[in-house]
Amino acid sequence: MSETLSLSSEDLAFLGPYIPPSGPQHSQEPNASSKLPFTSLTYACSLDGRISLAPGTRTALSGPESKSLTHYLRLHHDAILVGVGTAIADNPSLNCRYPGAALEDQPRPVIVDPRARWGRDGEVVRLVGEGKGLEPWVLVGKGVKEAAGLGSGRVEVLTLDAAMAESPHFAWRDVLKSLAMRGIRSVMIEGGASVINDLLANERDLIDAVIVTVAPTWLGEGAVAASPAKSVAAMTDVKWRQFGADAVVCGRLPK
Ligand SMILES: NC(=O)C1=CN([C@@H]2O[C@H](COP(=O)(O)OP(=O)(O)OC[C@H]3O[C@@H](n4cnc5c(N)ncnc54)[C@H](O)[C@@H]3O)[C@@H](O)[C@H]2O)C=CC1
Ligand SMILES: Nc1nc(O)c(N)c(N[C@@H]2O[C@H](COP(=O)(O)O)[C@@H](O)[C@H]2O)n1
Repeated sequence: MSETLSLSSEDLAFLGPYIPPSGPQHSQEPNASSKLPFTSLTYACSLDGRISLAPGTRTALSGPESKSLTHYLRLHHDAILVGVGTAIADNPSLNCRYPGAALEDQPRPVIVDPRARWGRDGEVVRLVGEGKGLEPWVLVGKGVKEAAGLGSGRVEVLTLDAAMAESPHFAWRDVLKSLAMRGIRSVMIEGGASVINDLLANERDLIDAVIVTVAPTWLGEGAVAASPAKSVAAMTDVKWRQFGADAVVCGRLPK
């Protein structure tokens, strides 16, 4: 399953303080915990803070070394979470391809999809069939009838109450609580833009670690920005390290 390089012992020492405390865990018993999972926010951006060239486009920003870092982080989290915009735009694998990672090391892909827009034939589902990843959990709003078509056996639909504003919105605390109740003790939130911006602007308390890869390029004005609607106080416990051509910045958000 490996597609990436192993990180050096110096890389691992750098990342150590930002990794969930107890490493990979896969006890998925229901009601395992009422405690919120250790939550990491991690993504790659350009020097102008953009995460993809245009809405709905997949853009490779991380070089091979920082891509290895992402897979090392995936190895150390119980779940990876993305918004449905990312699931549709990127058709991602959302598995761990770090050297030595086996099926039992795989994180649980979680797709936040209140209106059940995501299809069933994506990459992440194909990998379940090939034994290279876990069945994704799709978080859908209660009573959304499109969800009925999703239970293909390779997807598990979880329902959650959504605030019905202009578009349905789950409270992030409820999302994390529902994952904790299913045995998830650490979750790596990868994006996309609306997820990152919402969490940074409104839910800093829920984030335990931030790990951002900065690629030495500019994507320009039409690109999708990781830029919260309001200013966010500077991170604390900040460290950075070069991974290939990229800078990786880690820190914590002041509570
Ligand atoms: N460079 C990087 O590291 C990454 C880049 N991306 C890029 O981001 C772009 C996608 O970003 P977006 O279009 O903003 O999509 P997104 O992935 O943030 O998904 C947005 C959708 O997710 C759902 N959602 C998000 N938060 C919710 C909440 N609290 N409650 C209920 N539903 C919620 C809504 O349906 C919303 O429309 C893609 O181009 C992708 O390539 C995505 C992840 C990482
Ligand atoms: N770390 C990182 N660097 C980039 O350059 C990226 N474009 C992303 N995107 C995120 O990774 C997902 C793709 O995962 P797979 O390789 O298909 O498993 C994508 O959906 C984004 O969440 N990340």
